Amino acid sequence: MVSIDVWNASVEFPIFDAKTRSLKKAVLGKAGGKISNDTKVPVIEALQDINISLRHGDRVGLVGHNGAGKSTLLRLLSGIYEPTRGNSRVVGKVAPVFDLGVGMDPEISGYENIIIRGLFLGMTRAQMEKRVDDIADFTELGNYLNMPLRTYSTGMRVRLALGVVTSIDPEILLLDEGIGAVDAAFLERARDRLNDLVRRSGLLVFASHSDEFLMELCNSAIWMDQGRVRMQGGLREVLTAYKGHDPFENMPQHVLERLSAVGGTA
Ligand SMILES: Nc1ncnc2c1ncn2[C@@H]1O[C@H](COP(=O)(O)OP(=O)(O)OP(=O)(O)O)[C@@H](O)[C@H]1O
Repeated sequence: MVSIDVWNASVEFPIFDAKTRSLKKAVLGKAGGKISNDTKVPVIEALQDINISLRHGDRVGLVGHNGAGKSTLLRLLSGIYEPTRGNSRVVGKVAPVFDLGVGMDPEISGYENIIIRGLFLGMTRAQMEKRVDDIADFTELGNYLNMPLRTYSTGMRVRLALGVVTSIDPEILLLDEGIGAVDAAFLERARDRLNDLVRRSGLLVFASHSDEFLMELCNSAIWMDQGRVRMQGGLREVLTAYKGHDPFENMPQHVLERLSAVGGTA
């Protein structure tokens, strides 16, 4: 059974080349984690005393302003960062989807990149070979799949990457906002695949600034504020506290209908 447990974990970044203050007036910072100047070298306290316990079936949205610590938390959960203090334990095969382009090689073909990217996300070569035709259909890239990736436009790369990502079977899926930044029309086509992907995964943690996306994919949320967990609970309740108003209030009717159809929290 998959699980994520984090006990009193902190992640800090010492900054060795920080410049001394040159602004005429001290600017009150709202975005970003706390910067501690107690030591000789300034330290960015990206995560402070995080306690989280997630289990199979949890679909958690991470919300919070810029620099609140969402991406750092995802990196901690994926094992990219070790906690500077405290502990974390993740049981299950993790697929980190932070940057759609990571793990792609510009010199090899689209087909080859499909396999390589799948391996990077924890699939086997045999599994990817079974799925390659389906992914190829979805991308609509035709003969371009035989060409090196460097000949692709940005949008073509995104199609390929999204095709692969939505074909995998992760136990724990860690998604960062970036995926919401792709071309809207294509995302519309990818929506069903993305929903299926989330349904197949045992546990989802998704950092996003998009209410609509969060409501579609998540059933609970964690509000990060200056590196700390400010609130944890049902998605609607947390979003309402974070935004200061109920995000469903102004949601157009067609969106509400779609959200209830996909089993979102509407
Ligand atoms: N590699 C790094 N080196 C130094 N500081 C970092 C590093 N990565 C993140 N930080 C700092 O950690 C804090 C949290 O950043 P993080 O990227 O986790 O925020 P976020 O909530 O994902 O923000 P956004 O919504 O803008 O993506 C910020 O203060 C940021 O400056």
